[in-house]
Amino acid sequence: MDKRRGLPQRKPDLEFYLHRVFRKKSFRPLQREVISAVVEGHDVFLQASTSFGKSLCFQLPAVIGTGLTIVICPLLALMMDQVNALQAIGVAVSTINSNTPLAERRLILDDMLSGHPCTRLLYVTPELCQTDSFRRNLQVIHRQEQLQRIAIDEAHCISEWGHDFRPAYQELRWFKQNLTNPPVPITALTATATPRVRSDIINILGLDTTQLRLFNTPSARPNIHYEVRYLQEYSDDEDQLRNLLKWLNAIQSRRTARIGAEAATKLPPISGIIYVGLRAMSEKLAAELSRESNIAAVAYHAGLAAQERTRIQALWTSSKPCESKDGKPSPTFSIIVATNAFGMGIDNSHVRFVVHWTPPRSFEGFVQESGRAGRDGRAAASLVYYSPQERDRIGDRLSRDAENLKNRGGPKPHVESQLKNHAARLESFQKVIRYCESITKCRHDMIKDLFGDFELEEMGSQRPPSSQAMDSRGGMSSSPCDFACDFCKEGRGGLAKRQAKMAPDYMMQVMYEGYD
Ligand SMILES: Nc1ncnc2c1ncn2[C@@H]1O[C@H](COP(=O)(O)OP(=O)(O)OP(=O)(O)O)[C@@H](O)[C@H]1O
Repeated sequence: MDKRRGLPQRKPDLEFYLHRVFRKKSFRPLQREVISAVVEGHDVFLQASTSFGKSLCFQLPAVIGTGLTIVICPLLALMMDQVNALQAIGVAVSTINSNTPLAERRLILDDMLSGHPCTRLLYVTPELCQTDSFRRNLQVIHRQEQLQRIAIDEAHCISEWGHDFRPAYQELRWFKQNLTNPPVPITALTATATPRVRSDIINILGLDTTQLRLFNTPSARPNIHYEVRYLQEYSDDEDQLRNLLKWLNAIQSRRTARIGAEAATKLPPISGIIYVGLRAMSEKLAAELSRESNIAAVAYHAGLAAQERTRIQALWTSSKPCESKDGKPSPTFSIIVATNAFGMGIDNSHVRFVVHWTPPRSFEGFVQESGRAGRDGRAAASLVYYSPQERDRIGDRLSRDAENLKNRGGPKPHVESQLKNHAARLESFQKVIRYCESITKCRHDMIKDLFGDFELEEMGSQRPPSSQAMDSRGGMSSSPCDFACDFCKEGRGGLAKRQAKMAPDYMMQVMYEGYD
């Protein structure tokens, strides 16, 4: 073990820190292995499904021994959630971001440069890591042997082939190039990376492949029931709304049948998210749903004031019974109707369903958003409403975006980078189409295929033992679907029947691509 970074000589008792500092009973499968590799000083790449508990994999090592862990985070909200949660359990954590007052910034930097920082974790933006002054400070801390490691959250943002490309992430290559002798270990974490994005993460960050430890969990979540609802030809918003209400009412009836009407009224509401493409749609749909006595729905989008968004999120996360309407029993459902402004970092464990009102624009976005459901490990559902008309509308818009990019001009490398990222977005949307239009494969398996889980296994990635089983190709696959998708439940015939009711003049694209 590396004495220079102040890591303890004896193997640390990870359980002790888990119980005493983080107040958790036990590690989730694979967490201990990842944390051990981080503590041993390896470069680590972790691709784990939404809600796995990736943050603990760098937070727990950070509180062992001395020294500072720098955490790079792309979103202020995500950063603040983690910082607040760590402060609440007494961990010495700070953040420097655009909202940090100058005086506080000075105090943090004084501590960092003191030679024996009290701060264990410092959350920063990738943009801050590009500045000369911050880089100089990091070099000083490194020379003082107090820079324990660097954790890069949402590491897929580094790749132009990723759905959330952020140019400042590419400059994080500076760490391995400049913080040498000894190199500072890096932990890169993501929930959504395709093979191309993974290879960018490893190459751009310059992770040491001779000692890099790879870990992954299956990209599809076993507790989520995945389903695609095919909209019939000429159906309109009202038909779709009726379809959704029928589904919700069936859920309510099953609940009442199981526990009785009286007991059901005392339970917290069933939480769900409906993702829509436009702000106006989120307002309209929330208003329509709220007309139902058993639903409390609220719109959430970037057009609302920040305070209002925080208030809505807090109310929706609280899981308190909703206010009753006109003296009637309190609503059974608490639904947030959101644009994709509501996404990363939403850690509400009791979301039971995520509905995509229109096809998601990117496959990675779909997996992130549907992954907001069932974070408590209990059964949850992902529903996507799909029609070829909507498919073509989104496809056309993406093509127009490409034209606009070409016409806009600008410095060549910049335009090239944007076009590459745009090509990646088109590719990602093609995956959404394959996912929605395929009627010959389990949706869990499709998600794993489209994320290249199999390739990760071939690269020697370690996975939770419980997720390993033989798949139809004779290789290792994650746990079986167990009827938790529409294909496994209804079979090819059932899906074909539903799909045939869509507009007949639109051919399904996957047939041309030979995916099936
Ligand atoms: N061992 C554990 N036992 C119980 N709860 C845990 C454990 N590890 C993490 N958690 C909890 O799981 C939740 C999800 O953790 P975290 O936010 O790190 O997930 P994530 O993998 O980053 O997911 P996402 O990519 O969706 O943001 C948090 O509330 C966290 O406190």
